[in-house]
Amino acid sequence: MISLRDVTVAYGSQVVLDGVDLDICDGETLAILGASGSGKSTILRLIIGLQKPTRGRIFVDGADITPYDEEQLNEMRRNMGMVFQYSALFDSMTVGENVAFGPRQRTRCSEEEIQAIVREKLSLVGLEGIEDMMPNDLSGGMKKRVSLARAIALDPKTILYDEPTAGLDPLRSMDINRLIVGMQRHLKATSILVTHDMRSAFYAADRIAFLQGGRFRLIAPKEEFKHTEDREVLQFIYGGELPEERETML
Ligand SMILES: Nc1ncnc2c1ncn2[C@@H]1O[C@H](COP(=O)(O)OP(=O)(O)OP(=O)(O)O)[C@@H](O)[C@H]1O
Repeated sequence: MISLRDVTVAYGSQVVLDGVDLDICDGETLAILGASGSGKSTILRLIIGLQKPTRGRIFVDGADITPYDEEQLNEMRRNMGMVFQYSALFDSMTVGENVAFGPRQRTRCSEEEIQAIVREKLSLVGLEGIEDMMPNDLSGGMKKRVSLARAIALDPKTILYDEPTAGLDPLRSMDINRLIVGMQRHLKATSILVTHDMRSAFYAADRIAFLQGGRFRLIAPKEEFKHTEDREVLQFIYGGELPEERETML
């Protein structure tokens, strides 16, 4: 279980998160929605320890990670995989080296074992046999999948996705959505999905949280979220139009 308790993040006078509480249960997929700049990526950075809150506490499996030093955070991160916005692959390394990066840094696996991990993870994301390719030779969708293979190289308990479908066409986005669901089933991982992509959130998530004005305006199972009567949330879901306006526009 991952919990945020009364978490505030401020940059000078700009308060991005304002006393946020959140619980993410083991094995669930939670999607975090919100306007640009509402603090979604900040929440991921707090959970993976790339950033400390201005106030409040973050708990991972019961441990308060807020005071952790870099060594303790590195140990904790062994159980977390992050798919960064825009893939963030190492361009000077082959695909295989990218996927092998975590196992090489964090385990004492033999080269043979590492190569087996690389093959297995690439196969899981549907990209067998591309170990020797360079990231720049891949399409955007393939890069995202390699990024996912890298994130799951150490079988993490938690996978954090920052806009995993950004910049992809609807078909490639759907491939990624299926993979997110597949990873949750295969690894029984807890997944936190930050996205602007409603289709992605409604397809992949168990629960959806809507961030606005530094707080969660609504956190609900996706069916309940879909049927909310909160007009601000509805406007966000329907891209500015309310459902009744949508009907008349068609
Ligand atoms: N290091 C920083 N210094 C100052 N302001 C920052 C810093 N990092 C983030 N911010 C600000 O904090 C706010 C929240 O940023 P964050 O990246 O969490 O938003 P987001 O909801 O993920 O946005 P997007 O959907 O555009 O990626 C933004 O207004 C951003 O400009």
